[in-house]
Amino acid sequence: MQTQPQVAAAARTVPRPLIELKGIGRTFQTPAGAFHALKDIHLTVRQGEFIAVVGPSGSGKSTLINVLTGIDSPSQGEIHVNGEAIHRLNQEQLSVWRGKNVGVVFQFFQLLPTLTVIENVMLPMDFCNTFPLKERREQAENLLSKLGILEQADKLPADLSGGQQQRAAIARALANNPPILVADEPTGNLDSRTSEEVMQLFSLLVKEGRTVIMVTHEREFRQHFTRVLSMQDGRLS
Ligand SMILES: Nc1ncnc2c1ncn2[C@@H]1O[C@H](COP(=O)(O)OP(=O)(O)OP(=O)(O)O)[C@@H](O)[C@H]1O
Repeated sequence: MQTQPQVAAAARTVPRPLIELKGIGRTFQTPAGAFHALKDIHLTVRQGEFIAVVGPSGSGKSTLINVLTGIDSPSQGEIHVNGEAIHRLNQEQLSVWRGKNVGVVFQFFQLLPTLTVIENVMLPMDFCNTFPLKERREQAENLLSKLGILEQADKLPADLSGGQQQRAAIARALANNPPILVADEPTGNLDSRTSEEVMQLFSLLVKEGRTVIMVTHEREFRQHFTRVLSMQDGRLS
């Protein structure tokens, strides 16, 4: 795992391929027969890119994100991240790999409602054992402070506004200091002002050297992205 200065230093040099998809396919078996949700996807993502994935409903955006992050496995093809062959990992190896390398942000935040905000942020550290026990709270507090919601640390998610909940979810995604952040319509449940604030946060994380891949329907955010990928019928067009 890289520290924040290492992530930033690496981003200042020539960006290197971080994620490589080669001939990726994902087929679902349905009562109507085999459905090819992803078809022969080839894609190289470099460190420090801020990528938008756009396309009509059902075109395969979420399936692509799920395969990229190891939430789902491809039916065909190869995925290499940082030189590691992700498609060869078993489920247990994959979940450990994901916990350390990918932070995921969802449209509906998906914070655990019975845990406080800071407990939610510490969960990935507990799962992956990335920090000594006594450093976890401090790491979580630093993240909440960076995201401007330290005062909300001991509240339950339901006591926060939507924008604050999404900031808490981003803090949780950053808990293990992963090089890759993936977000599936992270502003879909926020008003336009709060959405812009969240986009500026992602842009800041990209400037620090993270790689962010985001599914979005919102055209007005295009100025934030370094690249826009369009999906159509399971293919990148
Ligand atoms: N587990 C599954 N079993 C069968 N079909 C699936 C499964 N998951 C996704 N699909 C199908 O794959 C296609 C792509 O779905 P996906 O959710 O990736 O699209 P999307 O572009 O993210 O759509 P949206 O913008 O509506 O979220 C859809 O036709 C969907 O019905």
